[in-house]
Amino acid sequence: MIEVKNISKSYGEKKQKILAVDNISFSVENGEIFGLIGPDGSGKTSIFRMLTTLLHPDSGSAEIEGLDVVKDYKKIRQILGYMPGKFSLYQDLTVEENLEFFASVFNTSIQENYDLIKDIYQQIEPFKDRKAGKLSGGMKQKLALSCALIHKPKVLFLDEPTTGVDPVSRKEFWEMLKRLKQQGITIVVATPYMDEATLCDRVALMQNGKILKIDTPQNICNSFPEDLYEVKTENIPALIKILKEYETTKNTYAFGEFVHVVIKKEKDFKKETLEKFLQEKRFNKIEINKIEATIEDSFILLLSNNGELKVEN
Ligand SMILES: Nc1ncnc2c1ncn2[C@@H]1O[C@H](COP(=O)(O)OP(=O)(O)OP(=O)(O)O)[C@@H](O)[C@H]1O
Repeated sequence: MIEVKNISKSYGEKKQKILAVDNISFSVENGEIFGLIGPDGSGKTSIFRMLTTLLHPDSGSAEIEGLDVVKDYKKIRQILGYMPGKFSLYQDLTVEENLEFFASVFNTSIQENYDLIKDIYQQIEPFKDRKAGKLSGGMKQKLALSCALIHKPKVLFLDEPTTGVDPVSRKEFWEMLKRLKQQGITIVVATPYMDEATLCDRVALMQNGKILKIDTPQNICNSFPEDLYEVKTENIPALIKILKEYETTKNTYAFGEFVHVVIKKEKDFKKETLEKFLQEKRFNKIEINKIEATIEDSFILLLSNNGELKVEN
């Protein structure tokens, strides 16, 4: 179990001070996949650094399995695995040498813990004599995960593990995480990808060092407070422009081949009226459907409600 209470962290002095983590609290249950979701600079990495004992909080406290991240840092390092955002392996060592190195740091060996990494490591074992710097993005990621797991951690911290990785490897990666969860490992993962949020048991949405919401992806979608429509016509950029000015619109943004329009619930909105309006403005092939919010829609709304991030298209 992870228990974070009112932690804050800022960088720099006085006028140039940046409050990276602003009085954040949350907890993660054992065996949970917990996601920190947020745009670049929202404070995810700073939280990871504090929880992995690499950075001291300015205030507040955090415990992992009852151990304090400041006082008990040595014990904590034995029970956690950390895959930092940037590629953290030794580029000039081979795949096998990297893994041996990380095993030796924890006084263990590849053989001793092979069972835990077998699924993942087997996929890169054919390349075990290749230098890590010469691996593809997906293979580097598998090696980094194997290294983070080699000492059988109870808790695994993964900072943007799929950034720069192809879609097939991303999918495989999440399947691996599910298997690790089944083995009882608690996983905290930071990602800027909204689609990955739905794969977590619970997520915390972050912005500017604060948590805007914590819940299961399903609850977050279900609690979407407004009405949502998808609209399609021939000229999408012109459609977005005109929908922004439409009376009942709260927010509108491109979403795949459609434009999503958030309509204030209390407003008297009729699909037919919008259709007629768009026809008058000479839009062709108009399609309008009422839809359920995805997690991405929920996050966009939360972020725009917070006033600091506007979704522009
Ligand atoms: N060592 C540092 N010195 C000064 N400012 C920092 C430092 N590390 C982070 N920051 C700033 O703190 C804020 C939060 O950064 P952090 O890296 O924690 O966010 P993030 O959500 O992980 O984003 P990213 O994905 O860009 O790393 C940002 O404004 C960042 O510029």
